[in-house]
Amino acid sequence: MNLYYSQEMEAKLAHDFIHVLGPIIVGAGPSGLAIAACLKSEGVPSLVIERSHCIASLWQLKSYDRLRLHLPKSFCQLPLMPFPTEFPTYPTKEQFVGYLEDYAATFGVQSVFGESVVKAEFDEGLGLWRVKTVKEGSGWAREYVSRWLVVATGENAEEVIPTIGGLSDFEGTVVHTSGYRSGEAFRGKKVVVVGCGNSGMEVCLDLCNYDAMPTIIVRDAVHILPREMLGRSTFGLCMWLLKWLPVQMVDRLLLFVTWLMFGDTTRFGLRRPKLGPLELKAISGKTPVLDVGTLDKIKSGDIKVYPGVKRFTSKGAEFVDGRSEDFDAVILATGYRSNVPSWLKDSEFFSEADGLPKRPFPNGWKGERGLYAVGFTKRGLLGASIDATKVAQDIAQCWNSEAKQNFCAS
Ligand SMILES: Cc1cc2nc3c(=O)[nH]c(=O)nc-3n(C[C@H](O)[C@H](O)[C@H](O)COP(=O)(O)OP(=O)(O)OC[C@H]3O[C@@H](n4cnc5c(N)ncnc54)[C@H](O)[C@@H]3O)c2cc1C
Ligand SMILES: NC(=O)C1=CN([C@@H]2O[C@H](COP(=O)(O)OP(=O)(O)OC[C@H]3O[C@@H](n4cnc5c(N)ncnc54)[C@H](OP(=O)(O)O)[C@@H]3O)[C@@H](O)[C@H]2O)C=CC1
Ligand SMILES: O=C(O)C(=O)Cc1c[nH]c2ccccc12
Repeated sequence: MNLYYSQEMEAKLAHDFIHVLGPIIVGAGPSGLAIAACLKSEGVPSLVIERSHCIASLWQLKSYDRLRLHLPKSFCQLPLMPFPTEFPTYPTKEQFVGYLEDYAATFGVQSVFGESVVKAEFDEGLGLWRVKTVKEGSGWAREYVSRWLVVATGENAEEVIPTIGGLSDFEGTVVHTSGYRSGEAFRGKKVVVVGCGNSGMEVCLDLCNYDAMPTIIVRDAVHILPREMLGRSTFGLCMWLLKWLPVQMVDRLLLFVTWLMFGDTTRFGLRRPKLGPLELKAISGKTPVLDVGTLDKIKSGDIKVYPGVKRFTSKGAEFVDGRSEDFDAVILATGYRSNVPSWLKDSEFFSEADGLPKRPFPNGWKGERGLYAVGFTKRGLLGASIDATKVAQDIAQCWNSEAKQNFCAS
């Protein structure tokens, strides 16, 4: 029996509830693993619930073969366990997944796999979170209860599939980047890649490496930066400069060095936003593209740049500038969104519109009544680590205080 529930409460809970000692964590990605590990180090047990059958499903099941971390490893490691020293500056996805597996094993992270959380709500009567899961395709359901609920389902839980007219009439292959593995399947093919974030840009480079003929759709302004400048990682340099200089000044320096290296990218169809890359990232969360070779292929004409798609046809696409062209395949590099509003019955903490905490970083980690979020900062793995440390300390304080007999008031 769980020591932290009174007998009266025990009686109220039906047999089919599973009482979780410590927090329920939804999602076994880097954020879920980080919070479970931080809790463990504070002596707090937890249970991770994951819809897929493995940890880090975004990395293992939904990413292309050539993927590497695009920030240096020192900015991507999870709390309490550094990357192995022999890892390169930009670890491959296999290395990153290997690290996460070691991480989960080191901290004895307890997970249930193959269960999707479909509903989570606070039961005022019980004073507990009720978390309902289903096993995909089985009609089989379970309910877990706990005093604490940590949302770690990520900013990239569901693919964004745009509603561009005619897409269903297109007779060739249509695939989202989450389903793209390599250019092998597209050798000699004309491929239109919709979207110019980090995924779209890198997939175009990969297509070139497999002798496909990619066209990238750039409908809006975009910041493309070199991954390294002045002999250092651009990201590391920015973090260092931000210690002394305001963000606008760092942006100006960054864009000046980028201009020296790339020239004016407008002539290649890549207009820059009015705001600088770091200011834009901070305000809107839009990540600048860190170039790993795509720009050279755009300059050489191996990758064509077109403006927005007006509509798709059975054989290709018509563009907003009046041109039209035939294609063999469409790759949607249109990004991802959070799925929290579809299952969390709490409109106070998370926004219904974008599925992210309403309060921006660094204040988006704590909600009411034992509800927490890890990994919704728009700051990648570094943001997830910062959240996990704070959330674990907050819960551990409660767990370890004498008040735990009566539950902590939040
Ligand atoms: C291609 C790509 C490359 C990236 N590279 C970097 C990088 O180099 N550096 C960096 O800092 N960031 C990077 N990011 C950002 C990325 O968000 C993080 O790397 C990281 O994966 C976020 O971890 P997370 O645990 O918050 O989310 P995720 O990794 O998405 O994990 C969330 C988990 O929750 C599960 N889940 C979702 N909904 C439910 C549900 N209802 N019930 C149960 N389980 C559920 C999912 O299956 C998933 O396993 C990259 C993102 C992408 C898409
Ligand atoms: N190596 C690495 O570490 C990598 C990291 N990542 C990270 O993963 C996350 C997701 O990246 P990504 O998958 O690129 O998604 P993003 O959300 O970053 O980019 C989506 C792109 O699709 C465009 N888009 C959306 N809808 C349409 C439409 N209807 N027509 C035309 N264009 C459209 C967007 O344009 P607009 O801006 O105009 O809305 C944007 O350019 C990011 O955080 C990224 O940094 C991704 C790949 C590699
Ligand atoms: O890969 C991502 O999407 C990230 O969020 C990592 C990241 C956080 N801050 C940035 C600033 C510039 C480039 C990447 C990132």
